[in-house]
Amino acid sequence: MGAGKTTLGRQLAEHFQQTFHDSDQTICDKTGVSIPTIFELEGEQSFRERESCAINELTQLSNVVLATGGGTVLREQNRIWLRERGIVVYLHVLPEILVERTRYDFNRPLLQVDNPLKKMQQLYATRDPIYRQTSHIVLDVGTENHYITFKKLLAKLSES
Ligand SMILES: Nc1ncnc2c1ncn2[C@@H]1O[C@H](COP(=O)(O)OP(=O)(O)OP(=O)(O)O)[C@@H](O)[C@H]1O
Ligand SMILES: O=C(O)C1=C[C@@H](O)[C@@H](O)[C@H](O)C1
Ligand SMILES: [Mg+2]
Repeated sequence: MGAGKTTLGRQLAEHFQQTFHDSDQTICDKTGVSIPTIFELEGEQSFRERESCAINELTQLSNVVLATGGGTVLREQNRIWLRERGIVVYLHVLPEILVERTRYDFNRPLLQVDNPLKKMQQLYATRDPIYRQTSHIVLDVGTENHYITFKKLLAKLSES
């Protein structure tokens, strides 16, 4: 959450003249409600079902850059679809940086807790190995601005 998927995904799509999709946005468009509302009314498992449907559809499109939700890789089937149908980039950002970036955004139900840094560190510990296992490219992102990160991403993609 807050790693830069939307910012860099949009830039990448523009650069390669492709279409940008965001699976969280697709779910909101289809349901007509926000992600916190889906979590509140239906619970996380139901959100994960909707997310898998969106990932299955979106990974079958051609010429797209797709930003996934932060928890998309938790399901094995999603990981398979992503890896087999596309080039997967893991934007690796430390939890201390992520929590600063997401501090004033209330659109993430999992971070609405007393200690968001602790929660982010727990998510990072669980998910970092899964992101690495799912991705073809790992991009280490620090506190540099997104133009620098984008250049690093293009370089990594051209090597692959
Ligand atoms: N190097 C960087 N690369 C990308 N984004 C950056 C960078 N540095 C700072 N940011 C900022 O981080 C914030 C989060 O970026 P963004 O919304 O693209 O993340 P995201 O992964 O799409 O988050 P979400 O979990 O909401 O989908 C933005 O305000 C963006 O400008
Ligand atoms: O990290 C997560 O599990 C999530 C990240 C967001 O992109 C949303 O998909 C949702 O808030 C859950
Ligand atoms: Mg985003």
